[in-house]
Order: sequence, then C-alpha cells, then structure tokens
Amino acid sequence: MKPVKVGICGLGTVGSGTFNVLHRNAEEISRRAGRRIIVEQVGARRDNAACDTRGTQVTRDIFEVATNPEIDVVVELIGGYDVAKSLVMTAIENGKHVVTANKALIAVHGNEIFEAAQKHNVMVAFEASVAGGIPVIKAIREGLAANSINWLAGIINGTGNFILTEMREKGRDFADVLAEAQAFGYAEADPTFDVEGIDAAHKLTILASIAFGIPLQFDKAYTEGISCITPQDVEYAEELGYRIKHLGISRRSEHGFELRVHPTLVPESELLANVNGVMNAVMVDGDAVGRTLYYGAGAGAEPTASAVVADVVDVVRTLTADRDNRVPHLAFQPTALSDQPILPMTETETGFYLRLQAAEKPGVLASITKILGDNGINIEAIVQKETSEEQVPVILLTQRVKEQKMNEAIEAIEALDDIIGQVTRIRVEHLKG
Ligand SMILES: NC(=O)C1=CN([C@@H]2O[C@H](COP(=O)(O)OP(=O)(O)OC[C@H]3O[C@@H](n4cnc5c(N)ncnc54)[C@H](O)[C@@H]3O)[C@@H](O)[C@H]2O)C=CC1
Ligand SMILES: N[C@@H](CC=O)C(=O)O
Ligand code: NA
Repeated sequence: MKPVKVGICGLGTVGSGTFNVLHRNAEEISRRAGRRIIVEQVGARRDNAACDTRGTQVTRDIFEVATNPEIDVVVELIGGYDVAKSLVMTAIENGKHVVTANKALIAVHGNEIFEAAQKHNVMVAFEASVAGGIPVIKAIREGLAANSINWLAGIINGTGNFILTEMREKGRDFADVLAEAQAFGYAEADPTFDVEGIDAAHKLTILASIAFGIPLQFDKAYTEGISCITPQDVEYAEELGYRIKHLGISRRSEHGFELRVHPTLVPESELLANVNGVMNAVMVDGDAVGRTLYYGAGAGAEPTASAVVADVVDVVRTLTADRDNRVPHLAFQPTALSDQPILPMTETETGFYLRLQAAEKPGVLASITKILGDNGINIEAIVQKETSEEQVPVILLTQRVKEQKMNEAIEAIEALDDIIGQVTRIRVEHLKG
C-alpha cells in the first residue's frame, strides 16, 4: 500500500520533536496505523540542530508544503494566529488533512476552520493543543461519549504550574523560573500568554466545547493570570492547608456554562493540588462515570510530539472511513451544538481567599465581618498576622458565594478608612478528587 506523506511546517521545539519521533518509531507507528508514514517535506525558516533533516526535502516557504500535491497530511507547528490560519486554510482547500498543536488558532478560528474542513471532506486534529501529551481530547470526545459532563477543571499550562511549584517548593523568583521554562521550550513565543492565563483560556475553550457540545467561544472566557501571586499568598495559603494552582474551570449550570481561568486555592489533600512542575492534569466529572483524572506532561518537545503523531495515526485510520462515520471535530455533530450561553463571571460561584492590609485598631475586623455578613457571605477562617507595624495583614477564607456579591463586599471593604490599598482575592475550589 502507498505510504501516507506528511509535511511538517515549523521546526522549533514541537516540530523537531515530531520529526524525531516519527523517524525513531517509524516501524511501530506504521504497524499501528496500517500504512507507512513518511515525512515528505519540512517547511522551516531555518535548520534546527535538534533534528537531522538530511534526506528530507526542506523548503523555506511553508505554503509550498500546504500546496504540495504529494502531501496527504499537513502538520502545522508554527504557532500564532494569522499566518497559521492562512496555512491551515490553504492546506484544507488543497484537500489535505491537518494536524496542529496550535490552541490559539483552534480556540479563536476553530469554528471557521472546522466548517471549511467539513466542506472539503478533510480532518483537522488538535490533540496536542490541550495539555500537551495527555490524550485528554480523545478521552473526553470518545471515551466519555456516554456521559452528560457536569464540570471539568484542570492545570493546563505547564509553564505556569512550573513557576508556581518552584516558587512554593524552593522560594524561587518568578522571573527567574519563567526564564528557565523558556529555556526548556515550555513557554509560548510570547510568555505573557502563559503567565496571564491566555494560553490556559485557549485550552479551556477547546475542552469546554468538546465536553458540552458548544461552539468555541474564547472571547467569553474569564482570564486571570498568576503574575499577581505573591510569595506571601503562597505561604498563607499553605498555612491554611491549601495550595495555589492556576486552574481552568468549566461547569454546566441551569442557565449556561462557566468558562474561567484564574489562580485558585485547592485543599492540599486533593489530587490537583499535588500536580507539580510542568505536569498538567484535567479532572472531568461525568454523570455516569463520576470523576476521572488525566495526568501527564503538558509541554516539551517529545511529550507534545506524542500527541501530534497520535493524531497523524488517527488521520491515517480515517482515510479508510467514510466522512459520515468520522468522529466530529468538537465531539458533537456540527448541527447539534447547544446554544446555551457562557455565563458572565459575576454569575459564577466559588469560595474566596481574601488578603488585606488593615490599620491595627480595635473594631476593624468587626467592620469587615459586618460587610461580609450583610452581603450574605459566610466566613470559614480569619487569620490576623502578628506584626510590629501599624498595619496588619488579615486573611479570610469564605464559603461559596456569587462573584457579584463578593465584588460588592470588596468594594465596601476597600472604602473603609482603616483598610490600606486593595483587597487581594483568590478563588477557592473544593474539587474532592
Ligand atoms: N512548546 C510546547 O511545549 C508546546 C507547544 N505547543 C504549540 O505548538 C506550536 C509550536 O510551538 P513551539 O514548537 O514551542 O514553538 P517554536 O517557537 O519553538 O517553533 C515554531 C517554529 O516555527 C517557525 N516559524 C514560524 N513562522 C514561520 C513561517 N512563517 N515560516 C517558517 N517557519 C516559521 C519558527 O521559526 C520556529 O522555528 C505552537 O502553536 C504552540 O502553542 C503545544 C503544546 C506544547
Ligand atoms: N506554553 C504551553 C505549552 C503547551 O501547551 C505551556 O506551558 O503549557
Ligand atoms: Na493533549
């Protein structure tokens, strides 16, 4: 049987990892796919010392790969929005299947890309776009197809988790750890995507679509990064029995879906609290199966290549299936997507960790607790730190309450004469995994 010919565009961290894995495991991969898979051409701005492309056609023009009549599958690993979109659309229009690791592309332009793919009868596979090497898209889309999914929550950015872990375990400086994550090839080309939660919001958008059968709606995601987390917050959280994790959470409710990324206090006994370094984990709660957890490397050359190559194998298998029997891109049939809305952040409900600076005077705590009480907010713990100064840090943990109520309470607390500066808030989740 004729081999399946792949063209790789972008020869950076993931591109070189994909090239190497496809070569090293060629025989085993072919035994699984039922066809031999060869890298016909590579599109790269420059050579990469991490892989030996001698014997493979290399072009500096990635669009040559997307239009090459010899190529069956185009693997997009250049990243970014605009050129990547043109490249993928060109490949689709030329009848090629596409595999991509680009979550920004799928989260923002995915609806349009899938429509074009449907029209041209090709597949667009994107397992590597969420949680790197963990086959979580496949797990939700296929393995959990029986379930009505209630919620999912995950650590879905390796760089951010690496930073929070190193800060907590070794007291290292934020900027220093970020530079190391960049050197390991974990970070995005623009690392603010990692630390400000944009990358995680791209991934959460994709997960929510395949879990709930809703169109991709990145613009509705609430996004908060980890750059505001101080070493004191890490320490105070720890004293209260929690770890700070950067979570993406999407939950079904009666009126719509929550879609939010923010630092979160998670009880230290829970599984997600113990996912460290570059590891990612996604917990999914389905009505039939209960809670399941998917764990593994969320970034890095070969872990990500593992997912890219698995998608190539899936595409090769679908070459023999008729289009009506393929797994739909977003798990649900395109004509059966739900129009239930994404909820505004003010409508979501969580517990809260609040840290504030108060003047050391009698009655301040009473004023704070009165404001919380008046807004129907129950307090679980209050800690007033010892200090020799005239200001004291006060830390509060509250029970679950709507974000809107907490916004009102924080505004009133900040208006008190004896409160200095702004209140720091970190949301709290008890996922019981
Ligand atoms: N690094 C990681 O651990 C992971 C990355 N991803 C995604 O994989 C994709 C690639 O990421 P990395 O390999 O880390 O990035 P990278 O920056 O290491 O590699 C991208 C490569 O594409 C090349 N490139 C960009 N535009 C080009 C053009 N117009 N023509 C030719 N070459 C071009 C760059 O020169 C670079 O070598 C991104 O979408 C990223 O979000 C996904 C999961 C994990
Ligand atoms: N920059 C991303 C790479 C994988 O998606 C991360 O750190 O998770
Ligand atoms: Na994945």
